[in-house]
Amino acid sequence: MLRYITTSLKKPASINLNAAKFNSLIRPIKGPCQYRTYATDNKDFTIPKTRNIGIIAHIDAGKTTTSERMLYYAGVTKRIGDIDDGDTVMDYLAAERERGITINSAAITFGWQGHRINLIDTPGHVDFTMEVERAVRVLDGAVTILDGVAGVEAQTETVWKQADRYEIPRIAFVNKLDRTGAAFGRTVREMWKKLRTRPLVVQLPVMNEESMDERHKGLKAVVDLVTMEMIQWDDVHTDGSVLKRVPLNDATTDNSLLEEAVKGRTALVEALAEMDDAIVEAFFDEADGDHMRVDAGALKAAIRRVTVANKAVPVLCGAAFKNLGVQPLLNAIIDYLPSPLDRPSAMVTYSSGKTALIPLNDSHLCALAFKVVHDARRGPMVYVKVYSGKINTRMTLFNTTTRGKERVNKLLQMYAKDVEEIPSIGAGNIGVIVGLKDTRTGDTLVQSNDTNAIKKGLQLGNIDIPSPAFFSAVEPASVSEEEAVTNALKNLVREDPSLKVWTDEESGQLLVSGMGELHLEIVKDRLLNDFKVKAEMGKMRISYRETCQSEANASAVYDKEVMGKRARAACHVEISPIQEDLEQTNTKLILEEGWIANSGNQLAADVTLADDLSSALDSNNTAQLNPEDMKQAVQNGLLAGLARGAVLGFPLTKLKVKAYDLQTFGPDTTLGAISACVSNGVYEAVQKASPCLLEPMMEVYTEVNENHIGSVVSDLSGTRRGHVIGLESSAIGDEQDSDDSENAQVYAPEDSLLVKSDVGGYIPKQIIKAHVPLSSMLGYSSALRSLTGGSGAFSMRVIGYGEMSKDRERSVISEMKGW
Ligand SMILES: Nc1nc2c(ncn2[C@@H]2O[C@H](COP(=O)(O)OP(=O)(O)OP(=O)(O)O)[C@@H](O)[C@H]2O)c(=O)[nH]1
Repeated sequence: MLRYITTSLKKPASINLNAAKFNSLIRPIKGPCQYRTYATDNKDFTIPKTRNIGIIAHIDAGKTTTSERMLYYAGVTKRIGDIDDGDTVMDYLAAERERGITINSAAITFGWQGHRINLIDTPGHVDFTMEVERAVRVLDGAVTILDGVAGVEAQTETVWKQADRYEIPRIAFVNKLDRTGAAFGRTVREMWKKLRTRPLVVQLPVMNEESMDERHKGLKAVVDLVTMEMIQWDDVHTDGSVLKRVPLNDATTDNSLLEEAVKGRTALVEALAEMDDAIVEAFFDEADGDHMRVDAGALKAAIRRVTVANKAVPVLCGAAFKNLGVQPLLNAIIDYLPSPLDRPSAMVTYSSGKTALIPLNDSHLCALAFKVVHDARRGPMVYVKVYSGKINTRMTLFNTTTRGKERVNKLLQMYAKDVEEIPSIGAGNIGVIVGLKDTRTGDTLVQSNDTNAIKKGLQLGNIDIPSPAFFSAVEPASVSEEEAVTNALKNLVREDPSLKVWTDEESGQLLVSGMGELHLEIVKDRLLNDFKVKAEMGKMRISYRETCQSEANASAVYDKEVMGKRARAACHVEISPIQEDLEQTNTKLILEEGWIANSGNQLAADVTLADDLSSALDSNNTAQLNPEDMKQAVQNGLLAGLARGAVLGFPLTKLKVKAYDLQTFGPDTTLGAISACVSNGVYEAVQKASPCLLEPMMEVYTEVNENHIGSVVSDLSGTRRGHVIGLESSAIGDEQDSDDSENAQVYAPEDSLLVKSDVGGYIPKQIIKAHVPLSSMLGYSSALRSLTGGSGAFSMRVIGYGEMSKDRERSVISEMKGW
């Protein structure tokens, strides 16, 4: 249950932490440990002292475990939440706690070393990739957590690519180094090879040579290569709150460790010198060419510069579950990741298709709603990132996506379960608006009197949401329950635009579609438990797509009486198929001017009026409809027309559609009439253009032992109708490849030096990459289990939509029409 704190500068009752005691516990690292207003322009928390940070990784890498420790050491929580006990702060939805996974990325604010950190935890499961995408675009920096045993995993690569797309500077934390088979050096090499990044090792793990009891297994300390100190955690304080830094020296440090540390620091200085001139100067002028004497402060500043410039990724290590390594990670967030001031200006797009940059110090408000959460008591809570200007309470905003006015009721700063009311959210910061009625995830907000932005239709580029792969019917338990179910679904869609809800015209059934089975399971959970509605969910079905095989055009005339008033419009629509193979589906599209991309389609809304005809009919008509609104109405019509195909009513994709020659009929032409006319035009054109079905195709990565390759490949390419694309070994970073000149630049310690007892637990596997129709992947986990004796694992994601044979199309049509 959320609690409400009205006095902004007071420590809330729930955080009854003795700050003095806490500060003494975490010495010598200076901790803030005070609860205060971080969101406003308080002079202590100015923009340079803000970090908008996300944690991104593969499922189960330890994101939630690590963030729970961060909150604890920062003084936000009194005890460390445990995923396995289901009492974490970051995963606060009941569904998350039950499954031990993060679904809704929770945004939370806390202080560290006099800085304000806005931390966004993101889910690792592939069904929630959109959650990650939404979070990633508002981040200024990210911490990538890697599982030290599994190394770089499939979903790590996916989220890494997402962060690449938004050029987000990153640091990496190699976690779980207490576990058997953990290998820091191998993971660093995998980062280089698989993520194609430049890892910069700034810490070394120090392992116990022999495994003793559980707590002392694996990692025991960390070497800081910047300061050349050993960071040790006090054994008495098992919460990891007490640590000390011991300078490395010949007398007390183990020889092989000291040697490795010297090697590591030398490599660090060399790598930095390649990328940063100031370090070259510091090396020759101040350190007399001695790698060990380069000043730690100069090194830190250089690491920050190369990280912010996306030239390298500092790598740290630890075992969050054992409370080892988290405070140095927090320090690294402050030291190496950018403040909003260090980031490029936000790029906005106008409805004309033109783009512009909006600097942080622009006084006009420009904010992005990156997340909507439904709170039972308070209603929708809209998480925003402010890119310029400031949002104040009671301000009237204009949503340039829905083109409606919205009034801010309250502004809040989130502390996971607690909230604090704040007077404003300034540029570069993240906060929550309460009171917005129609704003959805992904919408752009400006001030309602900013006529320039409103007229030009300013938008902070929208996320292209991938098409849902599954759908299911939702049956309200009774007629009286229908409204509650519809409202609950509406709220869920506002929160998560990757869900779609619609009513099937033939059966009248309410349908909901999502990215995967887990996604829809969570919908069911939330309907029943969070929204407390009474409904049943039907069998999960595959969401096919439709397209056209030829070109066509249609002219549509809309002329109807709507509520006693005549509504008229006319237009032309032309349609043609986009030819692309699966690998091209996800490459960045370069659009012609005036075209927008949506769900694999390209749309153009030409609102130049069909000249003489319109003007002849009514010379005043344009005065009544603003061209921006007309354009939006045409676009809405195109989207509505593409939402329902002619074969089975599935959404259309891979089409280029243009509406043009719009005709208006004076006051009879409303925006609704324009949209309906365009939508009808699309439907008519589609019917003439040889419509057909497409099926979701998955990119599947299957990891198996060498001896199971044959059977798994023949199953994928035979029974499952897939195409095997490639085969690679997961041991990619295991050996130092001396022939690889690029590899030689990257320093990664040899694991045998550091992990004496446990390195044997890792057995490299073969990874088979294939494209397989989703329908053939149902039940694959149990098939793979029996093919590999339980040792195989796989991950998959929708890569696009592929054609199917006419026979298969017929059988899908008869199966679907039969229900
Ligand atoms: N041994 C060990 N286990 C860990 C460590 N960190 C996390 N774990 C365990 O790994 C499992 C997954 O941890 P989470 O923190 O939920 O991982 P996550 O990345 O947040 O997972 P999602 O929210 O589902 O994406 C839990 O059982 C943790 O207890 C670690 O340092 N050592």
